[in-house]
Amino acid sequence: MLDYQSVSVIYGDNKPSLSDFTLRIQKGEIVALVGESGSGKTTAIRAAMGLLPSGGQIVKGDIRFDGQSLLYLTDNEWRALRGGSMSMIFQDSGTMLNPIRTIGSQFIEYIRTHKQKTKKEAWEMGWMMLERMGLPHSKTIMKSYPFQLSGGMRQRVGIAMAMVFEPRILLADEPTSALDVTTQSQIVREMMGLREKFGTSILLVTHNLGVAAYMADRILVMTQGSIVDQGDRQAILEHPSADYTRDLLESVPSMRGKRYV
Ligand SMILES: Nc1ncnc2c1ncn2[C@@H]1O[C@H](COP(=O)(O)OP(=O)(O)OP(=O)(O)O)[C@@H](O)[C@H]1O
Repeated sequence: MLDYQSVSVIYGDNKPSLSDFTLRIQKGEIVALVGESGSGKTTAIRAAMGLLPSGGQIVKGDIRFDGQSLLYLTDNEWRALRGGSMSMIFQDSGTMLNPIRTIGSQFIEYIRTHKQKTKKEAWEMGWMMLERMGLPHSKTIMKSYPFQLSGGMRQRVGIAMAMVFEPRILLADEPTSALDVTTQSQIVREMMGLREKFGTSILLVTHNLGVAAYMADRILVMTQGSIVDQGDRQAILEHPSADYTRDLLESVPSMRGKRYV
């Protein structure tokens, strides 16, 4: 489905921030990218969405979605893809909401910029998506302003917006790290539910090895722009092959020899 083929990205004249990054994600698969700050995780996600900041460019390799290269898409093709088959959520998706407009009006606008829907149809799609995300009183939420919701609820609204067109892949950049642990675990469960309900593949960037271990079928460990270790949850947690992964695991607290991730 999403296929990174030996992708390298540089910013300006610096050395590559992503080097020979290769990853193929299958339908319904959840893959986590973990690693230290600055190791290239966000760069990998942004490269696939065509959203590298200015100065950043793919200098080598290819990224394909269903066999089609993403490197040469027109603006219109990007708009269709981002609002359709591929979607993205950020750490602060909730804070991107406009504070002086209701959730409903923003949801309607978002839907109507991507699909030809009447306002009424878009309203229906919006509140139903909130409902499917397990948000209680979804019609009241549609009429609320962002400041009337908790941080966790705003983030879930952001996820609901990202999911409204039932994307086949969701790229999630630290979706839970700004939240308290209880809300974090709710959102983690909801994201797992997306895979159950919609068969969504998820590429997840996280600092939290616990979240990665809980959610991911496969974990990739990155340092300095390169993948240094990868495997399924058990392989990474129980038989890490890279020194760096061992260091990362050492930093997780353990009790009576058992590590709680
Ligand atoms: N806009 C930019 N301009 C210049 N360099 C950048 C830019 N964005 C990222 N970089 C560089 O690219 C490298 C990888 O950054 P990236 O944000 O992808 O890492 P990360 O693993 O996602 O880090 P974090 O966990 O802190 O978000 C870093 O060395 C960073 O300095």
